[in-house]
Amino acid sequence: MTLVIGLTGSIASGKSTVSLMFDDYDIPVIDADKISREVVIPGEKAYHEIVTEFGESILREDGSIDRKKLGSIVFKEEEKRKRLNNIVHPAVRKRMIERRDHFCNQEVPAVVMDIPLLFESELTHLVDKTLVVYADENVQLERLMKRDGSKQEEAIQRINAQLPVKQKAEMADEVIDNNGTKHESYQQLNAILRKWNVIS
Ligand SMILES: CC(C)(COP(=O)(O)OP(=O)(O)OC[C@H]1O[C@@H](n2cnc3c(N)ncnc32)[C@H](O)[C@@H]1O)[C@@H](O)C(=O)NCCC(=O)NCCS
Ligand SMILES: Nc1ncnc2c1ncn2[C@@H]1O[C@H](COP(=O)(O)OP(=O)(O)OP(=O)(O)O)[C@@H](O)[C@H]1O
Repeated sequence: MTLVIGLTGSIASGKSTVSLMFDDYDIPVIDADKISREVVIPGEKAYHEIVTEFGESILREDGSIDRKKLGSIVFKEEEKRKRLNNIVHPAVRKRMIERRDHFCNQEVPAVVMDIPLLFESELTHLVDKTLVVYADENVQLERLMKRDGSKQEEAIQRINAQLPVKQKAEMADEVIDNNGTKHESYQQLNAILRKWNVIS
């Protein structure tokens, strides 16, 4: 039986950092952010729907979606974000389920579904266990601004577009406290995988 792990957190709490660690255990990771890029390339159904909804001003010269521009619209206004979610999420969900089932059919010991909005979109039924990567809000904000070179106001808008990570941690089966070093987070992951009998 394959254990399906739902990995989540809040923006810049450290999901991608932790998801890379699964590589050491040969545990495959299905990344919702990556898939959300695949489903909006020119020619895809969601691409056309986004252009119809938000207009051609969100396109780059080569016709692809300018993610920075679209992000600056949807993170400012909840209503617009909901409209984008309604276009993108069904396509992302479908591909994620297909990939999960592919790995389950191969009977790998575990597979990770890395889904930033696992709780907000009520997707916990897709996984067996939930794992939240937690960082205090000030740490999250600092790392987000440093990583994206964004201003404080913009970074706060993005953080506020999701449930507070503290709340997510309370709902999780297990939590990795990522306020410390990456090595400390790695050790916590190792202990959790042992507890879940994914590794011995
Ligand atoms: C708004 C978009 C164009 C911004 O693109 P950009 O390349 O700047 O960011 P990226 O996609 O890498 O997302 C970075 C992080 O932002 C957060 N985030 C992204 N979309 C959302 C959303 N709709 N609501 C809340 N948080 C979000 C997530 O924590 C994600 O990890 C893009 O995020 C998007 O298309 N979002 C809608 C699809 C979505 O919900 N994706 C997230 C999981 S499926
Ligand atoms: N324990 C840590 N110590 C120092 N820096 C860290 C640590 N964990 C993550 N970071 C850094 O913080 C930033 C955010 O981490 P990461 O990209 O993994 O977050 P995320 O949750 O995947 O974000 P997003 O929701 O945007 O995909 C990155 O620049 C990363 O290198």
